[in-house]
Formats: sequence, structure tokens, C-alpha cells
Amino acid sequence: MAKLVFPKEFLWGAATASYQIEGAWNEDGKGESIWDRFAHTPGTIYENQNGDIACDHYHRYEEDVELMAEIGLKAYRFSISWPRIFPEGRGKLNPKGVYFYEKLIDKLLEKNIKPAITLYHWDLPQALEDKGGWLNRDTAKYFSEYANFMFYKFGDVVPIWITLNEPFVSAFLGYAWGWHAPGKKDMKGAFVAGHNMLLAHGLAVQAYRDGGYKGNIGITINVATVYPETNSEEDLKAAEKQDAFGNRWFIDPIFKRKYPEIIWRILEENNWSFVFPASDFDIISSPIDFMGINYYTRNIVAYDKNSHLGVKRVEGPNEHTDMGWEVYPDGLYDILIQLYRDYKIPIYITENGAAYNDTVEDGRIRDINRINYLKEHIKRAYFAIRDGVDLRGYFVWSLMDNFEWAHGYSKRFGIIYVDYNTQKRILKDSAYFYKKIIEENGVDG
Ligand SMILES: N=[N+]=NCCCCNC(=O)[C@@H]1[C@H]2[C@H](O)[C@@H](O)[C@H](O)[C@@H](CO)[C@@H]12
Repeated sequence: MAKLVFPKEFLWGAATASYQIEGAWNEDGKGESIWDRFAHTPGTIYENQNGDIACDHYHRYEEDVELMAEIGLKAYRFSISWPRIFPEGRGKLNPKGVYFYEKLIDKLLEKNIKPAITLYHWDLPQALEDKGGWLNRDTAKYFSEYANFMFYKFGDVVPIWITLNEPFVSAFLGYAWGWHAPGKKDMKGAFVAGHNMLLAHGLAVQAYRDGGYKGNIGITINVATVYPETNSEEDLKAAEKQDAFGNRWFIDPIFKRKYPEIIWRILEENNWSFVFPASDFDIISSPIDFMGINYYTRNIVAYDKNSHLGVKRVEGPNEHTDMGWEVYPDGLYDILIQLYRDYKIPIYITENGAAYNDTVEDGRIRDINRINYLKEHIKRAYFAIRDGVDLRGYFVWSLMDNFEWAHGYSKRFGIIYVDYNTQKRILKDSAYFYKKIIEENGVDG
């Protein structure tokens, strides 16, 4: 069995997000976020659960960093709760909120774990939502002010910055389909929100450059590799449309200074062809240092005249995770090759992982299915590097079981098990598997 050894500097990490793990939703001066508001609204979340306590990471961060060190993480990707810093989104600062992240970052650095900060992982200050949220173009400016403060505070010690996590998901699930905060069902709003998020991203990148910081800044995009059900002309066209809509919508404006053709067509068909000032694309396309991708599964599509965009999804034949997502490791290899071919930019896998219905048996969690998922995807990451992709790192989703948005705590993605009744953490077998990967900087072929 050959050992597939990664480049020496390859960055092995794990990822979380503020609303999903911190808790302390209204403690020490933190302002309300749109996820606090949404999760407190009955009927939005599985069993009306919420992130008021979550993994209580706000109080347990020292223990959690110790566990990261035990696993041997080289980096830890986490997000900042914007309303913990600026309770109203801008203006009055909350020193206790800043202090929490200062202590967390100091602890990470003490353990030689590189902090990788996501500035926005969906928890917009409710006070800004009350002024239109992402439908209000000013929110982009407020975001860049918040980002500028974070750069000023931590720009000299944090080497990796991600402006937004998955703008497609936060724009579409939040504004078009209403499954996520702020729970709006307004397709036009999704396009406006998406555009203002991209503007926010660009303004933050400009602030980072103006500050002369030495680290790297990028964005995290969720991607699902697209395959046509058959090689018919119609299915190939459907696959092309889905790839543009699902994967390139938030990438092309950054690298090509324009939306994919399919997006413009949707805007025109609905008479929503907003006149976005061309200067917006000058800001949005401010050069970034890397692209982060979150990969979980693929999409198989076929032409269907009755579906949205004339594209219907077809379920894949392989094993599925607890989220109902098909396990398809080759999709990670294919998307890495496609994105690097098209954009020639360094890439981090900022999320990859699987939810399974873990159980504790005599103090252990034998999550062999998650070990297999991680192993097969890490192998594909190796093959992508071998075939020329400048892949810099891999962050498993997630460090610990956490609040899985509308699914509440019913879906476990962690390599660390969390008993929510006691807040006890237990390293799953997958944590020990990942520890070995990191120690050997590689995986058995
Ligand atoms: N079909 N299908 N689709 C596969 C992926 C759908 C898009 N959802 C994500 O990528 C979210 C991302 C988020 O950053 C994190 O906060 C979430 O906890 C994980 C797990 O859900 C993933």
C-alpha cells in the first residue's frame, strides 16, 4: 500500500463557524444576529432548536484549542461573530467581544496552530437587517468597516483571511428560498443580496491591501461538481447551466469581472436587469490570493423543460451521508482540476466532511464511515496536486459536532463528538485517523 505524501507545507486544518459553536448568544455585550432572530422564530429549525448555547465554545475555547493541539492541527478555520464585535453592525465597539477573539487567537498561536479567519459566516447583525440587510447596498460599506477593524486588530498575527463563506448559500437560502436567515422568499432579492455581498467582499479586499498586511485573503465558495445524466446535447447544456449557476455565479465576477451568462439571462427574463454600476466590478474583482472551496458532493443533472432553468437534479447511485448527499470523491478531484484550469489561483479546501448518525459505545465513536469519506477525499486532493493543482490546504468540516443550521443538532459533522447534555467532548475514531494523516503528512493510497 503506497503512502501518498503531500507537499511539506501543506496545511492540515479543521473548520467551524461562530453561530454553530459559540453559544453565549447575548452575553458580554454581543448584539443579536439574524440567526439568533431566525432560530428564535418557531418552525424554522428542527425541533425549534437554536444556537443560544450550541457547543458553549465561548466559555470552553481553551479546552477546545487543547483538543486541536492533541489532534495536531496545523491550522484552525473559524468565523467571527460580527455582532460580537459591533453589536449594531457599526459604530459602538464591544471590547469584551474583541477580547474573546484575542484570547482565542493567542491560545492558537501558543499551540502553533495558524488561525484562518472567516469574517462572515452568515450571522449578520440584526440591527443591519433592520435597515435592509444585504438588500441595502450600505451593508457592503459597513462590512468593509468591520473588516478593516479586524485587520487592524489581528492583521499582523492572522495569516489567512476569508471574507465571505458561501455567498450563494447565504444569498439563495436566505433570500430566495427562506430556509436560512433572514428567511425571505424573494428571488429578485437573492440577486441583489448576492451582488451586495460581492461588493462587500471587494471592499474588504481593498481595505486589506490598503493596510499593507502580509497575509493572504480570499473567499470561500461552495461547489458541487456537475455531471450530465446522459451525453445528449440537452443534458450537456443543462450541466453547463447548472455549473454556471451553482458554481460560477460568485466566482466569475471576481476573476472575469462579470456574472456568468446564465445569471444575466435570468435577470433579463425577469426584468430584474439591475443596472449594477460597472465600477462595482472593478471593486469586486480586486485580486485575491486564494480561492477557498467547500466540497461535499456532486450534482447529476438532466434537461427538464418544467424545472427551474430547465434543469432537474438526478439522485446519484452511491452511498449517501446523513444529509442525503451522495458520497462522490471523484467530484473533488474533478472540481479542483476544473477550477485551477479556469482561474489559475491557489486553492484551499476550506470545508469537506460528512454527517453520520454517530453513537457512543463504551466511550468510543467508531465512525468508520466518516474515516472512509475523509480518506477517499484526501486521496483525490493528493491526485489533484500530483496533476498540477496548486492546492495549499485542507480543512475538515467540522472540528466538532455543532448546530447544523435548519437541521439543528440532528446532524453530526464533527471529528469530535459533543454530548450536548453535558458539553463533554470525545475524540471520534476519525479524529485519531486525521491525527495520523497530519503526523505522516499523507494517506495510504
Ligand atoms: N446537494 N447538496 N449540497 C451540498 C452542499 C450544500 C451547501 N451547504 C454547505 O455547503 C454547508 C456549508 C457551511 O459552510 C457549513 O456552515 C455547514 O455546516 C456545512 C454542512 O452543511 C456546509
